[in-house]
Parts: sequence; C-alpha cells; structure tokens
Amino acid sequence: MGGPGAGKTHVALVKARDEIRTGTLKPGQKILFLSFARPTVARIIEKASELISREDLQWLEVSTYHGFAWTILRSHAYLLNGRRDVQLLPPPEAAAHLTDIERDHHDAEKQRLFEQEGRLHFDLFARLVSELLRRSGRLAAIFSDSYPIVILDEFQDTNSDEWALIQQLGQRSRLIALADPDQRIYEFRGADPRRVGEFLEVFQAKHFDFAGENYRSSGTDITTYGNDLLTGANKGKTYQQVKVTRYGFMNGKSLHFSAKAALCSALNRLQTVPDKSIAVLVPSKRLMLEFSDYLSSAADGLPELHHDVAMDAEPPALAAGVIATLLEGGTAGDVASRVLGALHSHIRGRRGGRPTPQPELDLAGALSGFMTTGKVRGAKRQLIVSEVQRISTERQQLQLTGDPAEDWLHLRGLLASSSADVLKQVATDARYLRLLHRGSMLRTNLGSLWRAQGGYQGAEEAVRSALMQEHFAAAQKDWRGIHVMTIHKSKGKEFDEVLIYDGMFQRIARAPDNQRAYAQDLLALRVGVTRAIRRTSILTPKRDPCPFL
Ligand SMILES: Nc1ncnc2c1ncn2[C@@H]1O[C@H](COP(=O)(O)OP(=O)(O)OP(=O)(O)O)[C@@H](O)[C@H]1O
Repeated sequence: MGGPGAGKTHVALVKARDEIRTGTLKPGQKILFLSFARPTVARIIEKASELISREDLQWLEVSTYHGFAWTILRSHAYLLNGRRDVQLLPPPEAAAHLTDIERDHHDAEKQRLFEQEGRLHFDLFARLVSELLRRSGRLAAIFSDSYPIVILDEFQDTNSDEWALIQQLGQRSRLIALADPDQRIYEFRGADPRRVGEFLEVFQAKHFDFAGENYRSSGTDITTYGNDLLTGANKGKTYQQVKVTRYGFMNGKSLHFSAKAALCSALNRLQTVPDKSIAVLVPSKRLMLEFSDYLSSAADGLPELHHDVAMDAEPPALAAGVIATLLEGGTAGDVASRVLGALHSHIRGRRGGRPTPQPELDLAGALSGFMTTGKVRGAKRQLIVSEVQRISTERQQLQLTGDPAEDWLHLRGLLASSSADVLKQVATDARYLRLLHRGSMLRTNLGSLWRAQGGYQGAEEAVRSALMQEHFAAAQKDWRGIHVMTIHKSKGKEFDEVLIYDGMFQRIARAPDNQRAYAQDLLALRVGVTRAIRRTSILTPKRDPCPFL
C-alpha cells in the first residue's frame, strides 16, 4: 500500500526481477502482472524493460484482465455453455445491441447471449473464468502452475467478478496486490471500499506500507497537495508546484482560451526538457473533444497544437464499419443496404455504455424498417436513405487507387460532404480511428486484398478483425507530447506537467449536493493532480470555482 508515486509498481517489478533471478521458476512458468487497461500494460512493459534484462523479461507476462481471461475462455468456455465455438461480441456491437434494453436487464441479456448464442460479452470475462476455475480443480491447478506468482495492479479498483477470479487464483498461486484505497475511482464499475480489507483477511496477507514515500514528484509539494485535497487543508494554502488559476470569459475569444494559453505556458516551461509530456485532464468526454478541436485550430492567435486524444473506442469503430462497407463495394443496391445496416449500428452503439436518446433509436428503427419494407416516412429520414443510395452509386463508379489510406480518406470525404447529418457524424467519428497508420496490420491486409484481386472484397472482415485485435494487443503509446484525456483515464500514468481544466459547464464536482458523487469526484481529482512529475496547474471558473480548491 502506498500513495501516488510511492513506487508500488516499481517495487513489484523489482520483486518480479528478483524472483526470476533466483531461478525458481520452472520452464513454462511465468510471473503474471495483471492490470486493467491496455495503455497501462504498455507503460508497465516499458518500465519493466528498464529494470529487467531482455533475457529475464520472457519470464514475465503483463496483461489486462481481459487479455488473460480470453486466453482461458477461447479454449475452455465450451465447458460452461456446451457450444463448440465461442464468438467475441465486440464492445461497439454490444453497445448497439444493448442500448434499448433496460440497464437492470443488461446482465441477464449478456448471460443469455453467451449461453444461447455463444456470443461472449467482455463484461462476462472475469466472472466466467472464476466459474471455470471454481468448477474445475484440474484447470485451476494448471493455471496456477503456469502462473505461480500473480501481481495485481490498482487492486483498490477491483470489482466483485475480478475479486472472485483473484480468490480462485490465490488458492494456489502467490498474490501480490498493489493498492492505494484513496485512488479508488471506479466505484461506478464495482470497486468497493472494503476490497483491500477483504484481501488482507481472506489471504492473511503480509502488509507493507509505503506511506509518505514519493518518487514521482519528490522534492515538490504535489503529493502533499493531493493529500491535503482529501482533508480540505489545501484551501487557502499556497504551493510551489501546484497552481490554481480562476478564469473567466474573455471578450471575443473562445471559452477555452485561458486553458490553451496555460498549456502554451507549460510548453514554454518545458522547452528544454527532452521527451517532455503534458496531460490535459478534463471532467468529461464532451469537453475533451471540444478542447481537442480548439487545440487543433489556430483561433484567437494561438498556435495549432498537435496532440493525442483518449477517445472512446465505440464511435470510431462503428464509423469504420460504415466506411468498410463502402470500401468493400459491390452492386450499388447491395452496398446501400450494407451501409444502412452499418449506419444502424453506428447510431445505436456510438454512445458506448450510455443509453441512446429515443429519437435516435427511432431513426435507427426506421432505417432497419426501410431495409425490410423499402419504405420510410419523414423528410429527414428520406434524405438519409437517398444520400446513402447516392453515395453507394458514386462508390460503384469510383476508380479507387489501391492505396488503402488514400481510398479510405476519399470515402470518408464522401460521407463528410453529405447533406445528411448522421453521415457527417460517421465521417467525424472516423477521424479518431488509429488503425490505418503506415505499417499497421489493417493497412497491410487491405493492401494485400487489393494486390490479390484489384479490389477490396473482404475489407469488412479485415476491419472487424483489426478492431478486435485492438482489444488485446498492448496499446503502444507514445507518451511524449500533449495528451488530452478525462481525469479517470489518467490513472496509473505520469507526465512532466499536468493541466486540469474544470470546464465552465462540464464540472469536476458534478453534483456537489450528492455526497457519494462528491467523494468520488474528489478522489478522481487527487489522482489527476498527482500524475505530475514537475508541476500541476488547475483552471477553474472564476464565477463558480470548484468547491474542492
Ligand atoms: N525505489 C525507486 N527508485 C527509483 N525510482 C523509483 C522508485 N520507486 C519508484 N520510482 C519511480 O517513481 C515513479 C512512480 O513510481 P510508481 O509508478 O511505481 O508508483 P506507484 O506507487 O505505482 O504510483 P501510482 O499509484 O500513483 O500509480 C516512476 O517513474 C518510478 O520509476
């Protein structure tokens, strides 16, 4: 246990290294390091390669819970549902499927999809693996023999399914849990304040406290500020490396001007720092996208700033589905009907886990109605159908070049120039797709399709499988430069400077009157503040400052 930057991850890796060096692991055995998100996995692998020799690294497996669970389920899920093959249900498709089912019934529907249709929702992973290990002592023994030591990152955020899985693994394997109860920011997905206590009790675990240690921002008062936030002691106190600025409307300038200006100052301060990294942390996805647009513009006399946005997976993935149908081609009628099908999923699923508003559900319903009856009512809906037909005809006449990225951009452009808003939205969402960079597997695969047949037949499947692999491959992130993300996404990361931007309308303290939300938002802010190595700047509206500051 230890606070932000106390060195929990670092010490766990040193421990793994020492275990490997003692030579007690047998051939085929590995130390398993389990984390929640793929970018964190990439980060841990990067840190591990600084501490552990290349030769010894092969004894360490760093994985997400999802990646680990899938290796077990792909070969053994049939023991649970009696079906020969299990198919993954990609989260964007799952979102489109579940969006008009009441939230309370989601779980039952996911279970039904697995049992009756053999389609596996990601949320069932941990639960199913724990059931497998509970019901088959032989499997449990095999997996524990493969992973005699399991390290659990960010243990405070474990939900009940993951906890059940850990308890199975812990019957035979040695567990090392890393936790900071005050970085528990995922209560909405089932993290529980009692979890750390349960771990200590169930396993009678030895407990090491790194309280007061800080290697991330040592010599600064950033961690002190983070801890003061929890008690309110920060109010009215000044800090060297944490600065709070109150901003207001500036006449004739964008609302985001002050935040971008603060970012420019940070870039100036870090001018001579090699490989510098800066995070801009915001309370909501909407503000993230708005601010990202403003950074990319040269408005208000500020320079365009190249940056990375931690976008959700669903909108670009479903938008890619629409473009893939166009790329794949076929007769105009056939393309139009497949585009409508993909558009239907895009409308229903692009909000991820959040419910889709009724008018959009109705629109999706009308489009699928058109596919079966050939009829659609209402001018707006008719426009969408006729635009899809027009673009599909245009696609048929189009001479593509065989350069997948160029052809992709061309088709995206066709959608962007449509007069139907839902098609424009597809083009906008597809801007955030990051699968087509030079040398990527998708680009290579599309290129081979073209070379083999002078066309892109098979593009839909190629895009689908590239998106699926995204869920398991460690996200190779470049941490240099500017990164815009929600405060939640910053967990487990570190940057030279952090800028926290409390929006005028998208607030850090979402609901100051709701005690539970207030406590969670405060913990999230502390996580965000303590990601900085050198300095944290916080911007909050002058007229109504954040109550935590
Ligand atoms: N003993 C140490 N010696 C040198 N550097 C260290 C040591 N412990 C940690 N560090 C460095 O300090 C930084 C923070 O450490 P680490 O990420 O392990 O902390 P943590 O406790 O996991 O943090 P958090 O809970 O905030 O994610 C890292 O850059 C790490 O390399």
